[in-house]
Amino acid sequence: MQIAQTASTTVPAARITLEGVSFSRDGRVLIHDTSLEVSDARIGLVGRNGSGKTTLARLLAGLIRPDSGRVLINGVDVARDRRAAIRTVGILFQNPDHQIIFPTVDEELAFGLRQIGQTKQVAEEGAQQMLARFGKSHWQGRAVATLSQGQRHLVCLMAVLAMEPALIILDEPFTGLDIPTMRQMHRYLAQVAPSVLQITHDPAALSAYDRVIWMEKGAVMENGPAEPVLMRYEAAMAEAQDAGPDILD
Ligand SMILES: Nc1ncnc2c1ncn2[C@@H]1O[C@H](COP(=O)(O)OP(=O)(O)OP(=O)(O)O)[C@@H](O)[C@H]1O
Repeated sequence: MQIAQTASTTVPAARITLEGVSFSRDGRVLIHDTSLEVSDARIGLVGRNGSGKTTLARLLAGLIRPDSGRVLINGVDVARDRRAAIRTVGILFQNPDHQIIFPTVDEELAFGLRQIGQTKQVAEEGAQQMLARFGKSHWQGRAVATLSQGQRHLVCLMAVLAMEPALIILDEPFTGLDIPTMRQMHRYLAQVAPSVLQITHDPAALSAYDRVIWMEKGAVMENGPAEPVLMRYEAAMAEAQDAGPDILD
C-alpha cells in the first residue's frame, strides 16, 4: 500500500475495489464486467474520448449505481451507502458551475460539512478554517458570481477537501486554467489529499503518479506502474491518430 505524505499527517492510500462492475445506458454497455483492486496515493486514468473514464469516475464516486457488481472504497459500497460515501470520496468536475450550488463561498463550503452531519455552527467554523488554510479568509461572504473560473475551481477544491475524503477524483478539473493557477491547484492537492485519481488527456500531468489505468471501450486495457503504462498508451495513441475515434456508439 502506498502512503501519501500530506502537510499534517501520513495517511494510507484509499483502497479501491471494483467487483465485476457493469453499467449500461440506453441499451449500450458503457462499462464491461470490470474488476480492479488498487491502493495508491496518485492514480491516473487515461483513454480516448468515449472510452468510459467519466462513467468509471461517477461509479467510483457512487453517483451512479452499477447494473451488476460492486464498487467499494475503503470497504464502503459507495452506491448503496451514500452517507458513508460522501465522507469517503469527493469528486471535482471540469466545470465548477456544475458543482457549485450556493450563492456565497462560505455557504458552499459549509454545505458539504452539513451533509456529513456537522451542526450549522461547526460547519461554518470548518468553512472559515478551510478559507484560512488557503489564505482566502477575505472570501468570507463573497458572492461566487464575482469569482473568476479559476477561483471557482478553488472553491470546489476547498469544498471537497473540507470533507476530508479518503479519495479525491479529478475529472479533468483544471482544463482551461492558466498554468500558474493549475500548478497552484496541484500544489494544494499534493499537500492535503491522501489519494487522488485524476482523469486527464495530458500524460505529462501523470509523470509523478504511482499508477495509471488505461481504459479502452468501457474496459480496463492496462493497469500498472505509471511510467510503462503511459509509454505504451502514448505509443498506441500516436499509432491510432488516423484511425478515428474510440467511441462506444
Ligand atoms: N447518460 C448517458 N447515456 C448514454 N450514453 C452515455 C451517457 N453518458 C455517457 N455515455 C456514453 O458512454 C461512453 C463513455 O462516455 P464517458 O463520458 O465515460 O467517456 P470518457 O472516456 O470520459 O470520454 P471523454 O474523454 O470524451 O470525456 C460514450 O460513448 C458516451 O457517449
